[in-house]
Amino acid sequence: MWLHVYSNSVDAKEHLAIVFGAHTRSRSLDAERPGETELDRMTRGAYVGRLYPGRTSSRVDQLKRAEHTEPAHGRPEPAALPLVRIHSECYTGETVWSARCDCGEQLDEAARLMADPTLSPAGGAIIYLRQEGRGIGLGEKLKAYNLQDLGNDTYEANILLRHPADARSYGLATAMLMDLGLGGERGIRLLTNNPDKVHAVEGPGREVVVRERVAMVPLAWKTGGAQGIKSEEVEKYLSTKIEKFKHMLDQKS
Ligand SMILES: Nc1nc2c(ncn2[C@@H]2O[C@H](COP(=O)(O)OP(=O)(O)OP(=O)(O)O)[C@@H](O)[C@H]2O)c(=O)[nH]1
Repeated sequence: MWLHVYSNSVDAKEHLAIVFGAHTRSRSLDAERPGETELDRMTRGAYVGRLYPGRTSSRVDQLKRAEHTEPAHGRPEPAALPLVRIHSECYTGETVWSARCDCGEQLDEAARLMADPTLSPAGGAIIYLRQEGRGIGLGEKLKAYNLQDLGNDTYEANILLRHPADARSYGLATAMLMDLGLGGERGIRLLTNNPDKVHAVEGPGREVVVRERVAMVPLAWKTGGAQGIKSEEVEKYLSTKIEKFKHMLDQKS
């Protein structure tokens, strides 16, 4: 598993690509940068294989000679398509165990699927975008939670705060997928229930092609309540996603 950090010219945030499997590499990371030394390359993560005390080169050829191994990106690509999840930051659900949403469960489940070579032979990538609270930020999201406690749903609460119901965009995700070599005609499988994501991530010129949409069914629904997040709030949240955000999720699944 590799973690790539992307800076960008749209916002001041560091967005992440969490990459599973040896077939996916970042073009911008591997590219030569003027004036850099081999130590610079290894320090910023532009190397192949593993680091070890005394290693002096980031290069594939030297590694091949030294270790008699095939470089990761010299292997043939598997026939299956890589699995991708575009995930938006949720501090409350992922870090402080809020029972109001299924975000933490979705992040864990995406990683589990991508890390299992029988379920995802071509590996995959989680594009982790720093769009907390559907893009309104953590402070505003906490206000939205208070409005939800006063009887509004997650959609209405954003509107009452004079925010769009969903203020996110996915241009950075498209650019990151292209940098990871996941753009183009071959296509990806996208793990989501959100119809806006499927359309938006493909980009204006269909730079990324979604060949298959893979549903994210809540674990509690799949297991009759034996696993996954269970609460009155999360059920209400999921119903609102289906009714108002038109999420492609069958309540009976
Ligand atoms: N404003 C607001 N944001 C929320 C609330 N609950 C969760 N979120 C945010 O909603 C976003 C959830 O995003 P994703 O997990 O990418 O998914 P999604 O749009 O629901 O679609 P899927 O791909 O089907 O999961 C995150 O940014 C969360 O922080 C809420 O009640 N109010």
